[in-house]
Amino acid sequence: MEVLLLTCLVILIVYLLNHYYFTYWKRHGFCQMDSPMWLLGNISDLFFFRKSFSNCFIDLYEKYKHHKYIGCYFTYKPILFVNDPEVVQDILVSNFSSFTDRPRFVDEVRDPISTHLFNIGGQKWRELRFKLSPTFTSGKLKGMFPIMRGCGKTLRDFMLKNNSNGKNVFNFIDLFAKYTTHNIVTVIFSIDSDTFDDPDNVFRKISANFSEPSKRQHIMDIFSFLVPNILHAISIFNFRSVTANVNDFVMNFVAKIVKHREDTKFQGNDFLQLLIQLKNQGYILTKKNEEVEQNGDKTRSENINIMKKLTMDEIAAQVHVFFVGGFETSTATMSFCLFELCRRPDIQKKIQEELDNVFGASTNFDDVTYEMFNNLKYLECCINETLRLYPPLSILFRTCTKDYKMPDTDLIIEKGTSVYIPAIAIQRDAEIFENPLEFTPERFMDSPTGNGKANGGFYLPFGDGPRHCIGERMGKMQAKIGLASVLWKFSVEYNNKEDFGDMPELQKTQFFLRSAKPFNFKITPRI
Ligand code: HEM
Repeated sequence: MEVLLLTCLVILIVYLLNHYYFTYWKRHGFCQMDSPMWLLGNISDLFFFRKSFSNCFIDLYEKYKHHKYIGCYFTYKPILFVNDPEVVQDILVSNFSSFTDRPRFVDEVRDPISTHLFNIGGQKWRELRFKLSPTFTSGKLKGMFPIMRGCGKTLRDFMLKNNSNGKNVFNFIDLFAKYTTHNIVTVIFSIDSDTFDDPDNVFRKISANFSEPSKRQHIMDIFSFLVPNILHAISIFNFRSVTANVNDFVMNFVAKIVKHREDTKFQGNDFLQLLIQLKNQGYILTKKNEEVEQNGDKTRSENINIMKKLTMDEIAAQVHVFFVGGFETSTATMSFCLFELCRRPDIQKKIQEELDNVFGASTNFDDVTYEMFNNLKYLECCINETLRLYPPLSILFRTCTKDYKMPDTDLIIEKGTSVYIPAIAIQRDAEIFENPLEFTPERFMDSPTGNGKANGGFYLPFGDGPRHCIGERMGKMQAKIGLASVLWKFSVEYNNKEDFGDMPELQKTQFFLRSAKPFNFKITPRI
């Protein structure tokens, strides 16, 4: 009898707690999504690998898009899902001071690699963003251009060599991953790594670790994005934001190469050298015009301690985020773009005509200049359109850092609440973009945001506001060079059209947007 009573009591307590947690939004006056599932809330599909990360959010958006914003639960954590471009703009730009952070797992002591620009918040983020901004000015990008062009040439030569040996089908996701890994390693460390021919290349192994995470790592990624406080609680059991292999390699490699440079007084023309300046003097030396560009950065703040130096751990953490940021996003952009170009040979032909016109008499990639690349306007539109249909980081996140009253209502978003913006779903909304699933680069011809029919933030592949992507220019340049390297010399088509439906199926264990199937495309040399 007592056991029965006790069981009933426990069930009642669990029921009441469940009810209490899952009515947070109603109690605060907001609408909320239906039927959160016990323990998992509204995203059980993610935990059971039933849908990709992006599809999960696209489906929620489709169901609730006529709410400007709506509450939901990821596990028991209340999350505000924002659908309306004007509210998006409010959060990312106009009222940024109430939403300065991302809900991310950071642990300086037990997991120093997690303390990078993407993850950290508050004053620490403000200072770091200010210090790192000179790394990404247009002047620095121009300085890096010859190195990046060299990587494009290596990609093209690899294809030419294999093609003359009879190989004409390549998995372009893998091929572009090799190219971006090669590129990012060169611009960070000035190391010419053999990512194309060496199957045991250590950098390629590390990048493969990001793009093909295990189910366990994917669950950890979900936790670290959606409910970082739970990850914090379990970090006493030694959970980390990356695998031990990646952590050890990055931390040890960076420490070793910095020491080597300091011992030998070697100065590289690369990111690492700029980070070493931040370690030794606390700031990066900039030219006058770069200062102007940097001062335009909205993160500028009066309270920045210019002299504060970065530690070795902080340098390694930034190397890590540049590597991940520069690798996976550009690989996805180039491979989805080529996927669409196989479907649309007419658009592919227009790009090739533009390449022929702009590159003119140049027969060698070394003769192609930075200015010529900047003149590839149609290719740029194709990249912008790819990023609309397939934004590699399909959801944006913010943490409310100061209680925020929603305009024209009495509703308050409480400090600590996570806010999610389903960028991919907004960018595929037929009420914003005409024929949204059609690849139409022309919509970017006269408009940097693709002529969307909405006010506010509706084109968000690089985010918006002071926390927008710091590497946007570099990411786009990397994608432009990679695509130009392929399309200048080759035409590309599906190897087997039946492999793909209307839209590529997406991987379910990947946080970034990635096709579930290899992109095996056939190349034919252009005459
Ligand atoms: C096509 C290429 C790329 C895409 C689509 C992309 C996309 C994004 C997006 C959506 C964000 C979040 C913005 C927000 O929350 O408002 C972001 C942030 C960031 N990205 Fe990128 N990215 C790309 C390339 C790069 C590259 C090349 C690097 C570095 C080498 C980089 C480094 C970062 C960093 C450090 C942040 C965090 C910025 C901050 O919080 O202050 N990204 N990126």
